[in-house]
Amino acid sequence: DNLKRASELVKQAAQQGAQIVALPECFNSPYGTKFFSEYAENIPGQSTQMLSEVAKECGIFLIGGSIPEEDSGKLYNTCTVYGPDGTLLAKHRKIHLFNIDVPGKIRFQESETLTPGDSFSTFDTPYCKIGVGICYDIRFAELAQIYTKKGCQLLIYPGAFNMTTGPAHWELLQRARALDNQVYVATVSPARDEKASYIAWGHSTVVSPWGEVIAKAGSDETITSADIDLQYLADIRQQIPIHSQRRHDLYSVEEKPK
Ligand SMILES: NC(=O)CCC(=O)C(=O)O
Repeated sequence: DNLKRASELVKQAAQQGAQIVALPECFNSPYGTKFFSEYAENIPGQSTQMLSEVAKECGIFLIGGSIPEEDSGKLYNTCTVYGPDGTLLAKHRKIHLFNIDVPGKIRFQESETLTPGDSFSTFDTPYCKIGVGICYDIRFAELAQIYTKKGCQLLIYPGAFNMTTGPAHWELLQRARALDNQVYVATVSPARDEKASYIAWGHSTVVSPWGEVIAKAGSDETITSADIDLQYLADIRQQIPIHSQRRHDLYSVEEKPK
């Protein structure tokens, strides 16, 4: 049912003119450690096959949210990205697992069942280079900095914040990553389901390099879109030239060879 729904919405977004489309975190599964093994798939598998086919049919870049992935007896929270010809361009396994404990509010330990990924995920499009993270990955400023250093101008985070951290941090983190790096940031959340064991905050958002929210969904299922204006990004970088003003003699954020 989810696959059918997701594929129909991707097609609608493409019909509305979208050239880059993204789905939410865990779009084929309820979000919860007790569900991941039941819903996990190999890649390629049923869900990712659908993503590849719909990307090709619509001739779009498709960031396939994420799915619980099974590989060699381990489970990952994985985002696959497909190009307009349906080929796999990137596979991002969530690097930072969502392990938090806010007393009386929320305790969640992804590491009870998931293994973290250990690689960066970027891909090229005719428009710009794009970096991918999954949800909790957005809290780590270093990842966004490394993607920006690699030349990404748009960062996309499928994510499912919750009713505690969502109102407090969801938009703030996106604006912070966008402003710090002078990039566009887009997040894609599942709609809110009050009956779910984990209630997602919703509010998929797009933030400009100036730090403004330029598109924001509510908590219900919808398609949200925005134009990514690379001239605007270049203008901001020229006007406030933090990229050339960094004190590389005093500090650095670097990718480590694996
Ligand atoms: N799915 C997630 O990683 C949730 C992250 C989250 O809610 C947070 O506060 O961080």
